Amino acid sequence: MSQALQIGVTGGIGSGKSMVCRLFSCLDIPVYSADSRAKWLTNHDPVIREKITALLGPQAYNESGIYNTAYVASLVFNNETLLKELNAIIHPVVMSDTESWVYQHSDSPYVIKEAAIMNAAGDKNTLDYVIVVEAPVSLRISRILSRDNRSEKEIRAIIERQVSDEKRREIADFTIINDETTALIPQVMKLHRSFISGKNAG
Ligand SMILES: CC(C)(COP(=O)(O)OP(=O)(O)OC[C@H]1O[C@@H](n2cnc3c(N)ncnc32)[C@H](O)[C@@H]1O)[C@@H](O)C(=O)NCCC(=O)NCCS
Ligand SMILES: Nc1ncnc2c1ncn2[C@@H]1O[C@H](COP(=O)(O)OP(=O)(O)OP(=O)(O)O)[C@@H](O)[C@H]1O
Repeated sequence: MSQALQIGVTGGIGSGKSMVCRLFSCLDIPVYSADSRAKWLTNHDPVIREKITALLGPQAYNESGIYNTAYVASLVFNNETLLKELNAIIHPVVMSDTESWVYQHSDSPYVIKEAAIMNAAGDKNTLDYVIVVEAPVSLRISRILSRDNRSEKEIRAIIERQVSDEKRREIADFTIINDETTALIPQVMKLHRSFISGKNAG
């Protein structure tokens, strides 16, 4: 069976990647969330657990053995080197996990992979197109202040560790504007129709 078209969805913290992915999901399109899958793997893959403990110390997992995201975030979102080392532990495992997931969804017209970190389509990955979700930084910060238990300082530290909007635009085949002024659903529907029909959505 041939593989489904693979579409990446990326964007900075609070841009609305997950919101956009929920809309694709409502259209019956399978969605793989690399961020949440990475968290699941950090809790269930013994090799990842061992390497993270060696890198960040035993506090990386709490007394019940659960991945201590608040502790890890406080370290890696303030330290570029540690973040790269954490990525190097988790990403290869997520990549091979994604491959088997894609294979399981070969009968879908296309699949969506959501991730905070992404290469351009075709650039050392299997994506056919990349969608970048964008929103003004001030709106992203206010969304995360309402959604998460994080201070504005912590949110800004995450934004600084993430790639810039300019860099993200370089890898975008398509852009979705999620600024709460531009209607979101028609943008998703336009892309959905073109992915289904196999035509270029541009
Ligand atoms: C650092 C961790 C513990 C923070 O967990 P926490 O629940 O506090 O935050 P959350 O996961 O919601 O992330 C906050 C924001 O940072 C983004 N983010 C997560 N990991 C990364 C990363 N490696 N680089 C850049 N941005 C990232 C998320 O997309 C989100 O926008 C966690 O995100 C993690 O383990 N990240 C490494 C795994 C990873 O690289 N995931 C990305 C896709 S594979
Ligand atoms: N168009 C919108 N209208 C109203 N609220 C929105 C909209 N888009 C996103 N939000 C809200 O903003 C918050 C951030 O959105 P979402 O979780 O989709 O972003 P994200 O890019 O996936 O963030 P992260 O990178 O942190 O995972 C959520 O609480 C979401 O419900």
